[in-house]
Amino acid sequence: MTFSVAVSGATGYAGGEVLRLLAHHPQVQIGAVAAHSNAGQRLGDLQPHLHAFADRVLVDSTVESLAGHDVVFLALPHGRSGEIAAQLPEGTIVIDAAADHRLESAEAWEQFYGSAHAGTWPYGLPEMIVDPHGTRQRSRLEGQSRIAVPGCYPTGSQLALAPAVAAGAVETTDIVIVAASGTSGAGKALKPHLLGAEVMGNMSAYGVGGVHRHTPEIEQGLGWVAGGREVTVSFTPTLAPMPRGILTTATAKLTGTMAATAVRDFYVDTYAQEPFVHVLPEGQMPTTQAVLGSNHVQLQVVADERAGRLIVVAALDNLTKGTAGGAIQSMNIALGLPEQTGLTQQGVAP
Ligand SMILES: NC(=O)C1=CN([C@@H]2O[C@H](COP(=O)(O)OP(=O)(O)OC[C@H]3O[C@@H](n4cnc5c(N)ncnc54)[C@H](OP(=O)(O)O)[C@@H]3O)[C@@H](O)[C@H]2O)C=CC1
Ligand SMILES: CC(=O)N[C@@H](CCC(=O)OP(=O)(O)O)C(=O)O
Repeated sequence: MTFSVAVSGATGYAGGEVLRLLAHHPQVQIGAVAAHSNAGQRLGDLQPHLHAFADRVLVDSTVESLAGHDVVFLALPHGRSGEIAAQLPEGTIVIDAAADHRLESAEAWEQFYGSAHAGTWPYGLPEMIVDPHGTRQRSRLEGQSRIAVPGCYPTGSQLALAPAVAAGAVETTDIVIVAASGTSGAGKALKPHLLGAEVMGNMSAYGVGGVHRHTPEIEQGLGWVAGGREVTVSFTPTLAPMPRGILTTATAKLTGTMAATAVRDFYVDTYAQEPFVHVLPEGQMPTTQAVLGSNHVQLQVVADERAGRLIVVAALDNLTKGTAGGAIQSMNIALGLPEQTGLTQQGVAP
């Protein structure tokens, strides 16, 4: 069976990555390829790497151009995504890469995004443990027609910490996350701090002081696992001079209820059957290069017994597992297809 798919935001980084991956999906046929200011242009002029769709002419992202497909991917700015999604038919599977439908708390949404909350959809992170009993999120995505793709930082952060929180191995009010992202995480829109001269040979922190909008998203997900315990996360993003990739270093105070080796073993068991999440052999560290262009997440789990902290390092590609790959994985689950369909590629190195 073949499903018709529309991609809205096709000229952007996230939408372009959705198209790159879907070109290899055996059960998908690409229908509308939609954008906004570039409507009427040839896709190949804006996304020269997408040879399979080079001669497609971009249409505007409207309800009319997107409705009528089995699946619609929205890779649009926050807000616009929610507006369009609200008008799409209920029977259409809508996979939203923007943040509009990720948060359950309207108050947190308004505080961090400064607009009205569009609502909450099932959260598209299939491998994540989502309660203290070890339930995975994938069971909540089957048959769904609306899915909110996680933010790129929350993907790595939650996969890095949910097992430790579920196991009661760490203090949930003493969690510190520092993550370095490639610049594509910020999208294509022109921003002065992303000019070549500002980015090349430079690293900088931003969103410092608990103000980055991914903080409530990470706290929400870890809250599901914490079973009523309060969760507080200090999250600091940094910008790295590379186009893609996120390296997350998450640390939390060990409760001491589990031996350090048992915590690591718990991670190995948790992700043993997961095709896209890999706890590396001891001593091997995740790198962004190893996951470039793939849907994989690499993890390493180490206890710093001197400082009494668990350290989990995670590497992923922000555009693949951090957005488009995760989105397609969720679509596969929603459609009842094998989860890895179209996503089996290896990373690109060097
Ligand atoms: N980049 C990343 O790593 C990640 C991105 N996301 C989310 O995915 C979404 C897209 O991000 P990204 O691809 O980086 O952004 P880009 O700026 O690269 O692309 C934005 C896309 O949205 C279209 N667009 C802009 N304004 C409108 C509008 N008013 N109506 C309809 N379409 C519009 C643009 O079309 P045109 O070119 O024609 O103007 C373009 O196709 C965002 O919500 C982002 O937060 C989520 C996780 C990670
Ligand atoms: C490097 C960079 O700027 N990254 C983006 C996060 C990208 C992402 O995950 O997007 P959402 O907005 O969909 O959550 C940022 O920090 O704003």
